Amino acid sequence: MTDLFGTSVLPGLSVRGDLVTAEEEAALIAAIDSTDLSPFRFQGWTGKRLTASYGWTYDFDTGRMSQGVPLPDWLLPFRDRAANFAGLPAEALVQALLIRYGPGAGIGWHKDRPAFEHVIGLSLGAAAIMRFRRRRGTGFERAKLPLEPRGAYHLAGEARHEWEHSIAEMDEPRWSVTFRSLAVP
Ligand SMILES: O=C(O)CCC(=O)C(=O)O
Ligand SMILES: [Fe+2]
Repeated sequence: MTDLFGTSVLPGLSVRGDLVTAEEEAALIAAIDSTDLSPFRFQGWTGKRLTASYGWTYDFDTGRMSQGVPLPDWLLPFRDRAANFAGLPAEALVQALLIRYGPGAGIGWHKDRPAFEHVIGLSLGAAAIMRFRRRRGTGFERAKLPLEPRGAYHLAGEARHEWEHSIAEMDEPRWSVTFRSLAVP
């Protein structure tokens, strides 16, 4: 993340505007909406956001990783761009997660599963703020990243391993596509 002066304020976090065009954004949103999305489930608890996962997937009910449905062809050109932005080979991004956040949906404080390493997210629809926090003494150190539609972010290093992130409940719908690489065991 960079401030007005272009200095990085959270090591390991990078952003890129306009990873996709407005036309591609509309097509991606239509493709996500025509996918069979299910309410995100976490140990029996059902969240408001709708998701579909491809490739290597962490099953929150069993706590295991397994290889699921391969990434659909329509995602592959965007995986290429995400990989290029992150400086990774496209094949390293073995997981893709589609999310639709309807009104009232957000995502609570978390770090992504340790089985994954790099996280590259593409934002579509309404602009949102990704919030970051890490424990410092008795409180939290905090940071914020504006997520512009059609832009992408890359979470790696300290931003990915030491900081939690969340997105507050939204009034307007937002969609995201996140690609992940596997952590080297
Ligand atoms: O919607 C997003 O961009 C973030 C999603 C997220 O943090 C996650 O799936 O772990
Ligand atoms: Fe996350």
